Amino acid sequence: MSQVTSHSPVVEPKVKPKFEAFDFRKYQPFAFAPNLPDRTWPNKTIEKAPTWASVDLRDGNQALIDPMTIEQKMQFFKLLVEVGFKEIEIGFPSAAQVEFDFARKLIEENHIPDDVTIQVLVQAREHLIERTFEALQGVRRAVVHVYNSTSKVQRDKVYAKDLEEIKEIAIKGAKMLQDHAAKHPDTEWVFQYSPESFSQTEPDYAVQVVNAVNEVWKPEEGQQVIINLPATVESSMPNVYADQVEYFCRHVKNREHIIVSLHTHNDRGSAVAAAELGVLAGADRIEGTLLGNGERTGNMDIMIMAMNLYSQGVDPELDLSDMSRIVQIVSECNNLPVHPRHPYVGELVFTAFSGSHQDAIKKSLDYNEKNSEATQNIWDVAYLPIDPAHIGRSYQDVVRINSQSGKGGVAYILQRNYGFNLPRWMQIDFSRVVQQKAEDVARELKNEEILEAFESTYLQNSGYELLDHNINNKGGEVEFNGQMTLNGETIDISGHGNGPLSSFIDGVARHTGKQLHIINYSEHAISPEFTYGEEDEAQSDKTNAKAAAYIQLNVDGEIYSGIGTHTSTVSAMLKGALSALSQAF
Ligand SMILES: CC(=O)SCCNC(=O)CCNC(=O)[C@H](O)C(C)(C)COP(=O)(O)OP(=O)(O)OC[C@H]1O[C@@H](n2cnc3c(N)ncnc32)[C@H](O)[C@@H]1OP(=O)(O)O
Ligand SMILES: CC(C)C(=O)C(=O)O
Repeated sequence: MSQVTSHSPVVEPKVKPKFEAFDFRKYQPFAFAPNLPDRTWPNKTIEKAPTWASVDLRDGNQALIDPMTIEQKMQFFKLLVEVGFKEIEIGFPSAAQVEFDFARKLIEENHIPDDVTIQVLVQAREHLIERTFEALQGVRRAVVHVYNSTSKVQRDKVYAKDLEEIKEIAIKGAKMLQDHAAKHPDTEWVFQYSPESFSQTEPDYAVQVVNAVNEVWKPEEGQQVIINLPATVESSMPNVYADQVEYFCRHVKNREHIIVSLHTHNDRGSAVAAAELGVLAGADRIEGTLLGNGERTGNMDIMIMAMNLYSQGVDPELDLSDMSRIVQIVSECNNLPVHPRHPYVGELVFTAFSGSHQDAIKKSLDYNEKNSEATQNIWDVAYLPIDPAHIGRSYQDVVRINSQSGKGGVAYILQRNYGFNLPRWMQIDFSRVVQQKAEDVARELKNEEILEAFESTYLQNSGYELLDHNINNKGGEVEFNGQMTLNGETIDISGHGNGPLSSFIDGVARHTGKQLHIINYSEHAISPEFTYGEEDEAQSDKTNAKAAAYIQLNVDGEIYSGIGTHTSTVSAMLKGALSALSQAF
């Protein structure tokens, strides 16, 4: 009889539940953590991608309401190959005809690239193993993955077998694989064993069972062996799982001759974390699915783990650059939607609505653009863990505007989409307009609505037009003479100043008797890539870039801001002044 460390700390809770109906006393603390005070994994980092094995077509498929058809499996298989998987669990051939037929199709129609190995799962039962090898006839190389559950709950309640009897199931399964493989010597066979529910198994017992399996397979004599350690139902914190993995790696015999693989589920929401810590703890290989489909809350999501590596400067050795296509195929084959907040891939994960986030994103991006040499184009942007462009996402997604947004976000939209680079004081002015509009409509504002608000506030100065003008510079003193409409009325103005703008403003002040001062002025060329706006005037030259001029005026103690655009900087400036005046008068 095996000697196994007891793991049943029945704890008597001393306190009554706060809410009688929600009685936590029905649960017990996790009981299968090894005693590993000298654990080494916390001091390690992941510097290399593990070997990835996709189980989409098996664990993912077995959890679907409607399992995939052969056509869907084929489409998914091709995607997995394109993405770069070299090990793909294609199904459970003894479970259903479609599973068997899919294996045959892949093999007979030569769909398996030379550098890709297919894997199949089977229970430790003779007739199922026989059928499995039938399905694999003629394959160049394959992983046959056999499993039986070793957990206490399954031993006691499902199998009603003791430790030795459960170990015996594993040993028999190992022998069956060996015997069947021997009948097909032309295939390169890799054997895989999973003590299913490893994480709910006493750690020393799991080691005993695996050692017994390996005594049959003899990896030290050249048989390729993968030992997979499933957290079939995630039931502890990921650090505890990492301890279990490190304990296993330290105690299993012939560690150097076996590949240690992990297969985590997401019942507590930490499948990726468990796999990552498990790699630190010594694992070589990771099983999971794209987008995390799988039993209950799903399998460990390989997209997330791979992108986590990518975002830390480690080559994930998978090509996830065409993310939207991957997501489309996976969600169509699984017939499952993708949550908009799904890490890396969700519709909203690169989008900031809140003002301070938008402001920080805009400033970081502007900084990087101006300092690309110093930053060596290394991605380091507040609130954006990766560059959305690297996975085919556009910068349009990054900032979206609602009532939680601020001036930085609104400025970002105008800059990225329409070429207006608003100075700070103008951002403040316009953000008030946008905030009011967002509150009025009580929803997100589309970019076109923001542009429309921008135009109607600053760029449509009906009734305020410069009809004719003449500017003379006499030794630094500028004289402005012209005719304009002011609130629909045609007036003549003439003024003096040290430039066209100040002389124009002086002329308006003289005519109207108002106190007029220029507070702020800024201008820039609008990049020709932006086709914003109407043609200014008949003579405007399309080849010339337009200028945008921003003006802030104090009119009798009140502040007004205006914008003008034109191919001539002076005309843009004067139009900007008219825009501010149109709000003042
Ligand atoms: C954690 C995982 O995801 S493991 C993979 C799970 N995936 C699947 O189960 C999908 C494919 N499986 C199937 O379609 C079916 O289970 C089949 C077709 C393979 C077998 O079906 P059935 O023969 O009707 O068996 P069923 O699954 O109902 O019952 C399981 C029997 O196998 C035994 N068994 C289950 N798993 C194993 C195993 N890994 N090794 C040995 N015996 C096992 C059970 O104890 C039970 O025995 P009993 O008949 O003496 O009570
Ligand atoms: C068979 C094993 C690997 C499994 O799917 C699980 O334990 O979740």
